[in-house]
Amino acid sequence: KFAFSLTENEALLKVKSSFTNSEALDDWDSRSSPCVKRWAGIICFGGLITGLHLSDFGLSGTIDIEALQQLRALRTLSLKNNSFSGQIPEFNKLGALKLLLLSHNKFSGQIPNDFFSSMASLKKVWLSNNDFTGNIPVSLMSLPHLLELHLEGNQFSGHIPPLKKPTTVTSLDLSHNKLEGEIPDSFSKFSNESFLGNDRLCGKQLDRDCSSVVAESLPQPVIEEKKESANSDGHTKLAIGIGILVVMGILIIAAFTGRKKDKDDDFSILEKETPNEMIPVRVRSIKKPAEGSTRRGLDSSRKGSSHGSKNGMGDLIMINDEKGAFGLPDLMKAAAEVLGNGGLGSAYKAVMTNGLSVVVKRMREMNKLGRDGFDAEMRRFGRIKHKNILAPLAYHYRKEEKLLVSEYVPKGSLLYVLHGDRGTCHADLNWATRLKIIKGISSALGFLHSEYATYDLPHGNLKSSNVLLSENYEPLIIDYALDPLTNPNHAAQAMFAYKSPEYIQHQQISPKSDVYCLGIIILEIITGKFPSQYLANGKGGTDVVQWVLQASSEQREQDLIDPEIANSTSSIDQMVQLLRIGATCIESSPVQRLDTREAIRRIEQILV
Ligand SMILES: Nc1ncnc2c1ncn2[C@@H]1O[C@H](COP(=O)(O)OP(=O)(O)OP(=O)(O)O)[C@@H](O)[C@H]1O
Repeated sequence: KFAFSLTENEALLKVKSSFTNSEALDDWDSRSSPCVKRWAGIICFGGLITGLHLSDFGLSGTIDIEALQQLRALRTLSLKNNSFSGQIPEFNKLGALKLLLLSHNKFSGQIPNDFFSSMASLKKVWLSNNDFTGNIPVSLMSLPHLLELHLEGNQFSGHIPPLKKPTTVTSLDLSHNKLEGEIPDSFSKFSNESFLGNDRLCGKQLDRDCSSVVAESLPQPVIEEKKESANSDGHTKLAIGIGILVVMGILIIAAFTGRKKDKDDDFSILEKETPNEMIPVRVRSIKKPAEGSTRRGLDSSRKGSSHGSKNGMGDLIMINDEKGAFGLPDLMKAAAEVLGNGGLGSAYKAVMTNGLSVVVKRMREMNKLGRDGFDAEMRRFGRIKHKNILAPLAYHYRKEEKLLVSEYVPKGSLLYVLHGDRGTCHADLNWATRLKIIKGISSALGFLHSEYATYDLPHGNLKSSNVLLSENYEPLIIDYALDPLTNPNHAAQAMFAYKSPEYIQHQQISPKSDVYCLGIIILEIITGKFPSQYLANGKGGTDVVQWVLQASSEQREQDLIDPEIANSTSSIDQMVQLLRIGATCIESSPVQRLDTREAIRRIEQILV
């Protein structure tokens, strides 16, 4: 028995060493036993390891399947919300698994058709929100005991294979893929929600007649018709509809090719050295993509550059045309590049032929308001005029697809400049610039708090990746006032204000939750540390809240100041004052926390 458990320890340590970011597994060590010491993420039953539940651990790297095979009693495996990438590992060698959860990673590529044939015990399979492509494996749909199947938010394409009949599946989500054709009969008990966001899927659940979808999927003749009779309203609408399909398709392809490129050069896992930790931060490199590399014209074959009609079916609607008007055809001809995949959606940079660079954000789960409500919120964005707020230029609305288009800001985000780049931009972040950035952010927040005074969360997602920096380091805040548009469960997962102590403890939010987010940014800027609060599981980075509270109670805030600005010795007192303001913004009780107006007043009093 001793020998057996020793082997299981070793196996787990081998699994751990196959991960590249395993700080969250620090308590896995050879001197203790996983079941007795209750190693993080290990589920035991009768002294045997039955489950590995490693959700939200910030893990990446490979997964040593051979070592996992040593865990004879292993039945449940969850790797949700990590950063694993590449082809699906050979989980099918773990034939006794009942539960396999891989959602919210970056797995990609096709899954072989017979992959699940050796996994007949599987009851729950969640592969959602990865980048899987190709057909849904036939062997997955024919699993004999399957109860839950979640594949949403991937790029699965082709026809849906039939489910085994009678089906045991009670929870199914195939939405937001690239599936096409008729939904097979065996899915008749599932409602439209299981299938939304697959533009070429048809059948009664979607109220979409299959014969019309076949016709729509033939773009060439329709484009010809459009040229011949551009005045025909019906044809124009149809062509626009197809244009949207093409753009969406290309954006999806761009997302896929771009993410492949991620691993090479668009993103890096920043490993910022602090005394005893490695911080996983996804940052965008400023590097320009090589000509003719994975950049692709969104559509070189289409002619014409008219921007969308204001009421055009599904076209772009301009909110602000100070930078010139454009429409989907212009985006279709643009060179596109993936910037990232945040909680609220994925972001792409597109350079249009007139030289204007924009960022297109495909928003996720934004159906809380219907069309009219959505339009009204967008019109409000159009009225925002503040030098530290970047208002979107245009949007596209369909039930299954929402795009927000904004001007591209070349310097990128505060997150990137502060933690990701040790080059010139970082060196520019001296004390005066940091103070200017904090003042700009707080002024923008004050503006939003009066403009959206009736909203619980006038911003809702204030964090350093949502603060862009202009050429002269004026902050420009983005991704604000989206809470009323976003499906509540998703908002709670994706927006930073929901990480505030009052939401975590009492599920309460208020404008003071934005003040908490402001406090975190102030501490981040003055300490130069990446806040662990930004990470899903809080593992990695620096717990700036604890660090500052501790130092404040001992009156040694000076120790917290980023050494890179501490050389401005004549301003140390001001830096400490600002840290104290930050500390009052992160008070765990909203009652004790400063309100927005008072926070701004105090920040404004700090002089360089
Ligand atoms: N208009 C823009 N100009 C330049 N960079 C931008 C622009 N909008 C977003 N970005 C950058 O693109 C990257 C991806 O943005 P995205 O919004 O998807 O990620 P996020 O901020 O991490 O997540 P989210 O805001 O959804 O919670 C971020 O680094 C962000 O700073």
